[in-house]
Amino acid sequence: MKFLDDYFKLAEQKTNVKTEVIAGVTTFLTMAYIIFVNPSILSEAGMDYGAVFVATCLAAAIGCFVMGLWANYPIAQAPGMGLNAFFTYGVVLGMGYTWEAALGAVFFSGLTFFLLSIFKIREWIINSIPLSLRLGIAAGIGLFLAMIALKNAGIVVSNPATYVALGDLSQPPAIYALLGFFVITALAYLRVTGAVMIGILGVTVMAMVLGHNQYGGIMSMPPSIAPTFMAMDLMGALDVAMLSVIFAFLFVDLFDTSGTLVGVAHRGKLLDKDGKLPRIGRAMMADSTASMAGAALGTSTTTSYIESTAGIASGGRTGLTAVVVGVLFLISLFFAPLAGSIPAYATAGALLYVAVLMAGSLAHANWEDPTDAAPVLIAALAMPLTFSIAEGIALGFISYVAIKTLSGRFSDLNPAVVVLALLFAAKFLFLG
Ligand SMILES: Nc1ncnc2[nH]cnc12
Repeated sequence: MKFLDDYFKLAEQKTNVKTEVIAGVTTFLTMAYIIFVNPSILSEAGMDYGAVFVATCLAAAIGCFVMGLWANYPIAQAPGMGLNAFFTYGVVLGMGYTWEAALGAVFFSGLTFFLLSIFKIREWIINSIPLSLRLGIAAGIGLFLAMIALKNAGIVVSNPATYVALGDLSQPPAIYALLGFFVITALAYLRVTGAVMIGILGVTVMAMVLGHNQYGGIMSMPPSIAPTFMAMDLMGALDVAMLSVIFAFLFVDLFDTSGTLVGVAHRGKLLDKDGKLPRIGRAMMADSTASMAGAALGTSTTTSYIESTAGIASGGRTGLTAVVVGVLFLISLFFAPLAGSIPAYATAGALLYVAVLMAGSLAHANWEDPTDAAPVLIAALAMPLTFSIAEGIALGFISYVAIKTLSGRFSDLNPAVVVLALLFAAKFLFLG
C-alpha cells in the first residue's frame, strides 16, 4: 500500500486506498451503461455487436489507466455518448461513409487532438469559442440524444404533414422506455448509486418476465474482437471529402472534453488557485490516446466522463479511482451475454436521462441578451432537428457571427470565430 500511497500521492490529497476504491466502484456503476449502449448504437452502423462490446471495454480501460497513471486524476473515460451517435447517424447512415472509414476519421481526429494538446493550440481554440456557443452545443448534444431515444422507442414517429408526431404509447417499447426514464430520474434524485444501470437492468428483467425479451445468459468468455480489430480504413479517411468529418469529430470531442473536464474539476475542487486544472494537458492526452487506441480496436471517440463526479462526490481524489474503474471495465469483458440481452427500449430511458444532464447547460446562458441567446437556441435546436451535431455547430457559429455583426457588437467577435463561421457558410453555399 506504501507503493500506492507514493505513486498516487494519497496522503497529500487527504485520501486513502479504501476511499479511492469505493469512489472507483461508484463511478463505474454510473457509467457502466455504455457497455450495453455503445454496441447497440454502433451496430446500427453495421458493426459487429460482440466486437464493439470488447472494443468499448478495452478502450475505456486504456483511457482510465492513462488518466489514472499518467495524469493522476479521478476522471474515468469511455467511448462518449453523442460522439457514438454522430458516428452512426451522422457519418455512416447520414453521409454514407463506411464504418471502417469512419473509424479512420476517429483515429485521425484523436491524433490531431493529441498534437493540439502538445502544442497548446487547444487552449487557444477553446478560449476563442464564445461561452454561448459552448453552452448551446453541449445542450444540443443532449437534445440530439433525446431525439434518438424517443425515435428508438417509437415515442416520436415520422409524419408526412408535420415531419414528427407522437407514436403509439400503448406499445411495449414506448411504455418500457418511459418507465425506465421515470425510475432512473427518481433514483438519481434519491442519490441511489448506479441509478442508470438499475433502470436499464430493471426494464430488461421486467420485459423478460413479461415475455417481451429473451434471456441470453449473464457471463461467458469475451466475444471475438476480430471483426473490428484494426479494421479502420486510414486511406479512406484521408479522402478530401473526409476532412470535414475528421474536423467534425475533432470539434465535437474538443467541446465535449473541455466542457467535461472543467465541470468535473470544478465539482471535484481539482482546480488550482488560478482556477486552472494543473495537468489538463496530460488529461487531454489521455483522451486522445484512448481515442486512437479505441479506433484501432473498433469504437468511436473515447472521452472523459461527466459521471466521474459521482465518484469524486464519494471521496475520490486521485488517479487510483480511475485505475479502479479501468479494472472493472476489464472484468466487464466477461459479461457479454448480459449486454446482448439489453433491448433498445431499455437503453432509451437512460439516453433520455443523459439528455437531461447535458441540457442543464442551458441554465447558464445569458437569456437577457438576445445576441447571446439566439445562437444558443439555434445550435441546440438544430442538432435534433437536422439529426446532426456537426450541422448544429455550423449553424451556431454562423448565427453568432451574423447576429453580433448586424448588432454592431464587434468586441464579442474574434478572428477564430469569424474564420470558422465563414468556412461553415461557404460549405453550405457551395457544397450544400
Ligand atoms: N460525451 C460525453 N461527455 C461527457 N460525459 C459523458 N457521459 C456519457 N457521454 C459523455
